[in-house]
Amino acid sequence: MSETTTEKHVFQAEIQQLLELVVHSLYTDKDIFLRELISNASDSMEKVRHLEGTEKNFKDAGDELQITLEMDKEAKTITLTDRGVGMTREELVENLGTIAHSGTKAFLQQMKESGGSPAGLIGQFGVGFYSAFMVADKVEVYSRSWKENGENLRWESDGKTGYEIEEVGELPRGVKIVLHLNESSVDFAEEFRVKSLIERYSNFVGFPILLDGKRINEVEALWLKNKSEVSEEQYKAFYQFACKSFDEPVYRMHFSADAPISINSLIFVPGENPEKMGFGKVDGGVSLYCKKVLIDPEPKGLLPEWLRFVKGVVDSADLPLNISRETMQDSALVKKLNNVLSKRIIKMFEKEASADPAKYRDFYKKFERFFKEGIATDFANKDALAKLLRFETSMTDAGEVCSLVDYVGRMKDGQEKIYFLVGQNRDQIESGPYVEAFKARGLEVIYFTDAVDEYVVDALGEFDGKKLASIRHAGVELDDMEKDGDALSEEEVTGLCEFLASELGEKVSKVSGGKRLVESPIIALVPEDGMSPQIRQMMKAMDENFKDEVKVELEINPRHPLIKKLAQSKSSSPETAKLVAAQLLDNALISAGLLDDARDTIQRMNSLMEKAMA
Ligand SMILES: Nc1ncnc2c1ncn2[C@@H]1O[C@H](COP(=O)(O)OP(=O)(O)OP(=O)(O)O)[C@@H](O)[C@H]1O
Repeated sequence: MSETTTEKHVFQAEIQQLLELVVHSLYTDKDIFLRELISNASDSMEKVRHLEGTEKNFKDAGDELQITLEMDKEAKTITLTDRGVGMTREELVENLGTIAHSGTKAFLQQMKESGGSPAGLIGQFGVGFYSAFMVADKVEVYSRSWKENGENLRWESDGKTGYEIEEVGELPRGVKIVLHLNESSVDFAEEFRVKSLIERYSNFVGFPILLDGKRINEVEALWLKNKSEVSEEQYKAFYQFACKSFDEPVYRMHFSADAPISINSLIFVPGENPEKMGFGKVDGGVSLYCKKVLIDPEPKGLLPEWLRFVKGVVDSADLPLNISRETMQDSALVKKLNNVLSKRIIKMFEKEASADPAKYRDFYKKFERFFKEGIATDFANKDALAKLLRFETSMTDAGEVCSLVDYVGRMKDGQEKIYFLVGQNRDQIESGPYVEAFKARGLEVIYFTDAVDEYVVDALGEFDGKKLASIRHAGVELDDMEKDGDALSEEEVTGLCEFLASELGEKVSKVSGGKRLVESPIIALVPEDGMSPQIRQMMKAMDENFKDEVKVELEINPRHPLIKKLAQSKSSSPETAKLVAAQLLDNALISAGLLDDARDTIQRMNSLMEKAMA
């Protein structure tokens, strides 16, 4: 061994500034130091693997490639050793004393942008090697580079102004870091503490991590493996362990891509919807990794909000390890991930739905609200999501569902719109006067029966270039249809409409004779730009002073016996005719879900019954 000389160095000004912050700021998340040091060790051993393939003289490192951790409670130290490439003297100076590398630069940049108020920033930001000084008041780095004739070196610093480097006795290749824990961090010398940190942040690191001789990271990073190499059992175990789930996933997506961004992902769709089971809004269940190292267990913006029910792992080698949670959401990389992943997941649902429609229907029943939320909030995926909707229609059997794609495929020649009606359930919709005209013409009507459907249809607007049209609203033109049976003459119809319009006055905007009705005498149509009954109910529930003059258009059925009788009795017994006119309007409003106050209706019914029995 050559004569020991100690070189003293002063940290670059920025590093001093950074260390000052690391040590003195009120950080919340000291825990990350171990993640940072383990990732450095793992990166360094990845380099060894690479050298094995490229350097002729590099001898096979074999089983050596592992990270060991030892704790000494007495001495209050944690020692972390790796068998990576190590660092030469120049590299120690360059890497651990200057600000040449990306992580620290980005950190300082962020700090500037945050207007010099760094409290809180550090906890959210990986500051690489320097995070060691969050928990230690002295750090020693023993290092021997893989390069020929590498020196055996010891780097030491108290994280204040500078560091020293000296030569020491023979070392194995790699780096050994000794953290001398500061007073407030001595509990990190406890085995259980370190073990839980490894399990949380570094469970999937690709090299064995040994804690006092025992391997901690047992779970393989399945998402980086080839699908064909993973068994069903392994997937299940991973889902239950890594996603902390107890049920069976319904669907699974194991997806990798290199362009436009590196992605390795393993996504599971759970069997039950916790929001439906009364657990309130759940947090996102997909964690973000960079090369097996956890970046964020609940990354904001990685997936659209509506996909918060899926669970799993996304790993992108393109992400910087120390991306801050605050900037994450705005990061172009995360946006790209979001874009690619959400499209992929939707495609997966589409594929699964056509492969096994019954299974999808059961799944859909539990999770439909998420898709609907997506349609209303995720503009980019709106159209793709619309294909995932399922509903009953006038042409499906009760309990059977179909999709918009099915609907469009069945549209009649010349049909331009997609007809729908929102109601409470199939029976309620079918017992009303609206569907009959469409059924009679062979036009299919979608039955939307979920309370939020009104908003969904509103947000969707159209599908496949065809407008969605509510059959409760005026403005849906139907062809005339000649029907059997005597009808009132045009003149009689006009007379009756005038009578009704003057009787009902303010309450109606228009009365006309139509050919749409088959069984019912009268129908109330909401004006084309008018509020639907569901929205109106909602507004009323939210605001007790909400006032809305309901003015409907009435369409009468000139073939219906009641209408024909009314046309006669308006002159023969005007008293009764007036009562019947008012009652017809109320009946139409009840069918439309628009009658607010039934007191008059009941009184009138009583009078009519009295008359009927006279
Ligand atoms: N265990 C190690 N073995 C070999 N080199 C190391 C080790 N730890 C750190 N280094 C070197 O020191 C450099 C600085 O490490 P630091 O953790 O501060 O930032 P970084 O890992 O480069 O940042 P980023 O996260 O942006 O990649 C590393 O790039 C690496 O070259």
